[in-house]
Amino acid sequence: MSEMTNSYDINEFKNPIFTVDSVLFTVKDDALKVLMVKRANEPFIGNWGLPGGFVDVDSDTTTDGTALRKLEEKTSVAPQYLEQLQVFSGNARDPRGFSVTLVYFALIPAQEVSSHIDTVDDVQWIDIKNINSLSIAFDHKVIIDQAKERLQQKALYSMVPVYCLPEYFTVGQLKSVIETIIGKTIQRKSLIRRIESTDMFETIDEKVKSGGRLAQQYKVKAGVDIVNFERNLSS
Ligand SMILES: O=P(O)(O)OC[C@H]1O[C@@H](O)[C@H](O)[C@@H]1O
Repeated sequence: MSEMTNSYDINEFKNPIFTVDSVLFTVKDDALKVLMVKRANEPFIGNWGLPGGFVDVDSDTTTDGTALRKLEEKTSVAPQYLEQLQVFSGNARDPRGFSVTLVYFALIPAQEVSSHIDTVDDVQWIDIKNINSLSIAFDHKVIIDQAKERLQQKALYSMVPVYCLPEYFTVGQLKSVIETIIGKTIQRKSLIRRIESTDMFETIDEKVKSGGRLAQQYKVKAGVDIVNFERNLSS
């Protein structure tokens, strides 16, 4: 053991509460929704909160692992990717003491959710427009607002909205989810230009009926990363 490690006594420092939270979004029935759980325990019993929890230093190897473990326990969802949003901290955000929570976010396809842990009474995709009418635990409303803003920015300069689409999708479907996320209409032709200028998609031979005509279907190529653009999509 080095001298530095030797002279460090963890008990000399009071530890803050350290948790992770995940803000998972989807688009369903033309609405932007966020995955929330109803708390079965104090603090904030009966309120809706984000599916997060305490880092377990004995079982988690990273905070990414904590986020995935908590999502699995509380919602049965296993997202393909998670991105860090930011850290929220302070002595007032959790009544149990000074707390630090590392927040992740992601956009995922709409899917069934269920909890298999007794600290959760219910789990639901909640329409983002209904958040203000619910009792929300901790500072989770502020966190959701910031995650939504980040997602809206990303939807304008990146292809991240394809993450909530089925495997095969049309330009019309992609346009519709982008518009639901940003709350504005976008130009179909700028979107087609984007799709054609990236090497991210492959076309599918089979076309589908859409509004009385046959529409081209696309698929994300295997192993590609989401492409970012220099400019925002124009409305
Ligand atoms: O759900 P329990 O385990 O009570 O506590 C975890 C929550 O405590 C809060 O600080 C975090 O934001 C996290 O969501």
